[in-house]
Amino acid sequence: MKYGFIGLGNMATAIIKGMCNSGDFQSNFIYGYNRTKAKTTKLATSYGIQATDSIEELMSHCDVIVLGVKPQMLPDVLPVVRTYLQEKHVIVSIAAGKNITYFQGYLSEVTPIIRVMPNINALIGASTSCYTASEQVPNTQLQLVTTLFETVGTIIEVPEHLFSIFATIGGASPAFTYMYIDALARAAVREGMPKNMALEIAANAVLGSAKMILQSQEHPWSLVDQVCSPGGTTIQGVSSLQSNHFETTIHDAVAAVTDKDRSLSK
Ligand SMILES: NC(=O)C1=CN([C@@H]2O[C@H](COP(=O)(O)OP(=O)(O)OC[C@H]3O[C@@H](n4cnc5c(N)ncnc54)[C@H](O)[C@@H]3O)[C@@H](O)[C@H]2O)C=CC1
Ligand SMILES: O=C(O)[C@@H]1CCC=N1
Repeated sequence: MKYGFIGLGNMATAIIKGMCNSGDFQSNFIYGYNRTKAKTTKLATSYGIQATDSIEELMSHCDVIVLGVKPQMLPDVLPVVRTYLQEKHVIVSIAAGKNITYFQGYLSEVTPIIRVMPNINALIGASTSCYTASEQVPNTQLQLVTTLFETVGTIIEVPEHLFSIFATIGGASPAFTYMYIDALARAAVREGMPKNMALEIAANAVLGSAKMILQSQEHPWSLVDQVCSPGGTTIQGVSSLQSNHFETTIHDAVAAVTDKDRSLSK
């Protein structure tokens, strides 16, 4: 089975690097095409993937075609994909906002289409991904694609009506979390701690807290209560976050991303 990536930007590069680093895929079975050739050459040189010069060339070699361009580039790319579409192909989209009906409109109603929403942590094998598939996707092809994304993290099936909210809390939220970690570290710098030391501590504290939520089966607020000693230090910070609208600030950010994602499907 051969995998072809059209558009080799941040996300496709993270997936390809994750695939190669996993040891589960041979890099010479991975093909890439990017509008700007330099990106293809760089990936071919560093990871040994096969560089191609056109969508036609990539599709002639590959079975699984991953669309890694931005949503607004799809109207340019999809008519070309349609021209070279064969029965062997399964189309995988990682684009925000664009639903299966959108792809069927450009390709055909019988083209097997799998929508996946990964995140950038694929680069280190830690993506939290989801998928939904058109009825036409045979189980064997579905299995291939879920296996691919399992090599770069975890993947679950999510009904398409929940894709936009998944794209926010699964796909976009790493950006929020990076911001949170950096804010913690920067606050420690104000207190005199070196930045590198502060970043490592903040990131590890977030990692441990995430594991605690996943492993303890406890409600997050029960865990908050366990940190807040009566009359102690932590409750001062928790009260400060509440006074400063911590939860509604997050809700507003989630709504902003989700609304934008939904607007892309119109
Ligand atoms: N960056 C992220 O964390 C995530 C991105 N996504 C989705 O992944 C897709 C790509 O996003 P990014 O990698 O962030 O964008 P990007 O801008 O880094 O990458 C897009 C790539 O496509 C190339 N390109 C543009 N037009 C092309 C064409 N006609 N033919 C071939 N290549 C072309 C560009 O040169 C660029 O390398 C988007 O649809 C986005 O919604 C999904 C989940 C997370
Ligand atoms: O910002 C974006 O459009 C993409 C989709 C999810 C994460 N990044």
